Amino acid sequence: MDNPAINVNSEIGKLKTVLLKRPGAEVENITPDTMERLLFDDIPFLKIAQKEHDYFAETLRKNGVETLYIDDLAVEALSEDDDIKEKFLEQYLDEHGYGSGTTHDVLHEYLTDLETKDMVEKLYSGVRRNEVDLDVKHESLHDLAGSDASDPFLLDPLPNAYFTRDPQASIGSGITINRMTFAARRPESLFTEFVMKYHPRFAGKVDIWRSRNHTTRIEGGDELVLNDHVLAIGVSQRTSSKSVEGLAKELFTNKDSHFDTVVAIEIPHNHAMMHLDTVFTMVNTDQFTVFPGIMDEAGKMNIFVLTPGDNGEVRMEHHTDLGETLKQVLHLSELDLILTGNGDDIVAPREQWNDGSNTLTIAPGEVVTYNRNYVSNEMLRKHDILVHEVISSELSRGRGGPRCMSQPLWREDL
Ligand SMILES: NC(=O)NCCC[C@H](N)C(=O)O
Repeated sequence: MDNPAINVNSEIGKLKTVLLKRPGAEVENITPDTMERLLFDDIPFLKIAQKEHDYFAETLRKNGVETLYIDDLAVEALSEDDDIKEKFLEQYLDEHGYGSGTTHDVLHEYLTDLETKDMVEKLYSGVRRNEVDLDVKHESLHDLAGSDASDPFLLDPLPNAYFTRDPQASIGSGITINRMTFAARRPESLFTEFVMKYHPRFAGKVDIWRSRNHTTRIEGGDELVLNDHVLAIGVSQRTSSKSVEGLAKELFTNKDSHFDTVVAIEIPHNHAMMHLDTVFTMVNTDQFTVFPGIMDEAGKMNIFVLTPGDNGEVRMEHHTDLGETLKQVLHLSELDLILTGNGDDIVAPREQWNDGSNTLTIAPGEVVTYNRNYVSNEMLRKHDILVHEVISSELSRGRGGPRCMSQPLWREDL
């Protein structure tokens, strides 16, 4: 691709541009009844969460990173043309089961009457049943019941949107726009799709390795770019082996891709470690953070190294040792695996729960982490990593850290 808008050939090259979402009213639309479905374990105090997020964004800017906000980009993309806004809204409603009928008409009218900025904000924060006038003639049972008449929301809030890592993933000069696992997050990647397709900064300047029109699931927290040839992808609660294989095939055969190795790493399928980046991140050319709980007692795990085979097929090799596999695919003689919470039986799971392994690397050997994970941070420093700590009481309640909250769009090549 000539003149690409995205350039991410590693996890560690100097970060130049990143995509964020400041937590908004959507976070205040979580209730104890909806918490689990909305993938939260608690309800963050929004005002403090916003302060913390602003501090995070400021830390990045102070270190020379351009911060873009997905909701601003979406407003700009949808404002390019009335037809684009209309197409987006129709698709958004259709994906929520309101393809036609009274509820569709009422929501459509309510949302199109808003300024584009307000409409985008409203879609993130959710639309309550009692906000719109549904007291009109109903045409079908679905109109009457909606998705569930006891649900106060016609359109659910998107409180996970501040974890911009997951709806898409930058890889080389392109991106995967992800079909996400749970309904609570699926609409998030529709914003990405429209930004990539219609925003002048991105339109025609991004390779789409995989669109969101799939039945198999994948999320960006599982997609790590180890170097300009090698990816690590988690096989996890959120990313299926089929998606990994499909993406590997695409990257191995697409002429614009220079990736020829995918390391598929199987991790436990649970909420504490829903993505690979909650248990494993790259912090330097030969240094990684790792949560020991992903390995069995003998230190082994299930790893498959995928490389191009014959006739567009994928060759697969089974490995069980993470360190040895990384050395082999990255051509390293030594490797430094830094254990979350120093590998302690209590500290490691506690700090992993609060994303102690979820470092955002902003340059080789330089990371942003949550201040609450002080044991893991100390370990990083002992291993000569420069650590910028950010405040983290409320943001961490969403079960994601600095890597989860950021989608790099440009990194300097190494
Ligand atoms: N990459 C990440 O690990 N993102 C964290 C996502 C947390 C969010 N509450 C979720 O369950 O999807």
